Amino acid sequence: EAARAEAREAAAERAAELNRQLEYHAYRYYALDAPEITDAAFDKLLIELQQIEAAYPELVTPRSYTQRVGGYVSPQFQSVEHMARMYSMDDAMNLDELDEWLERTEAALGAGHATYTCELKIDGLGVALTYEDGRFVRAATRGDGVTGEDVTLNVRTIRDVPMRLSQAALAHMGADARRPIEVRGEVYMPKGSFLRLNEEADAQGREPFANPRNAAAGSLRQKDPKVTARRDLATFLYAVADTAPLHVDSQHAFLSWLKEAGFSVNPNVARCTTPAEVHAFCADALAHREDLDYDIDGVVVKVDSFAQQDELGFTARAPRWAIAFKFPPEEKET
Ligand SMILES: NC(=O)c1cc2c(N)ncc(C(N)=O)c2s1
Repeated sequence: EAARAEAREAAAERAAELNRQLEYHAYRYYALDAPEITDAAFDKLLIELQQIEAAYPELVTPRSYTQRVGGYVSPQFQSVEHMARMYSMDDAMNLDELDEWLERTEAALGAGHATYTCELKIDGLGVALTYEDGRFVRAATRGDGVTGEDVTLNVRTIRDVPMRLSQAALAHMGADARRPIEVRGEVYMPKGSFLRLNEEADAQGREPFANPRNAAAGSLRQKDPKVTARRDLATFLYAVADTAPLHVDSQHAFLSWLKEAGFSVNPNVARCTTPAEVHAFCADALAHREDLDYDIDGVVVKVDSFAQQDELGFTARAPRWAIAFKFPPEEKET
């Protein structure tokens, strides 16, 4: 009994230390966009804390880092409630896990009935752009998925973000053209701009950014729009809070609507009807990863039909109709 009490004491101390470290590194990553450790090292700390809490459930308190939804809403910005929650996705770390998801999804939909849309997973900063009467009115970071940071003035300076939706896209919405829509996508910094920015930083004796994702986040999540305007940021849009007003019935048709509306949509998209075609898309994306002028960290595979997406719905954390097939981290950027 004494030995058990001692083990519990040691576990409680280690859990407290892990919480301190996780909070510190999360602040560095989400608030300062300047992490000191790799994502893998961070995940290792989190997994250790999860294991201790599994062994000693009494250690799980509301303040425990394991209870935090990923993402950080900095007090330096106005906070914005998203029109609908911005979910994260479940990850498939290898082809076996991808196949498990494909099999589960085929089974749920009836074998051989699912068409998938494969898209590149852009390694940038998630944003939500809101348009009213076809005009850009607000931009927010993903934040914790429910509440984001208002970065409207900064996003207004990003040259590929349309300030007005095209007449054709509004016509597509018919009577719903007057309803607000909130499209979602990624703000990224092209690799060429990232290298130039770090050369400038070196020349001025400033701290370089670790990678384009942190550079994009650091350029967007700061107060001065003139700084953002100089950072050559760009976007790819790929989702929307509510598909109904757009009168499109699939991800593929939605991507066409985004293009028609004037948004930047990543051209590397394919509709796949078999697991073999999905594998081929993933292999091709990994093979050509270095040729792209932006960082990707995998492939997003979605059930294409919105009706079938509705059939599958969501778990507490993520949609059942999408999976993120992750690539191994690229070698160091700098
Ligand atoms: N968290 C998410 O749901 C997503 C994140 C991303 C991402 N980083 N890049 C591309 C897509 C896409 N094409 O759907 C998605 S979806």
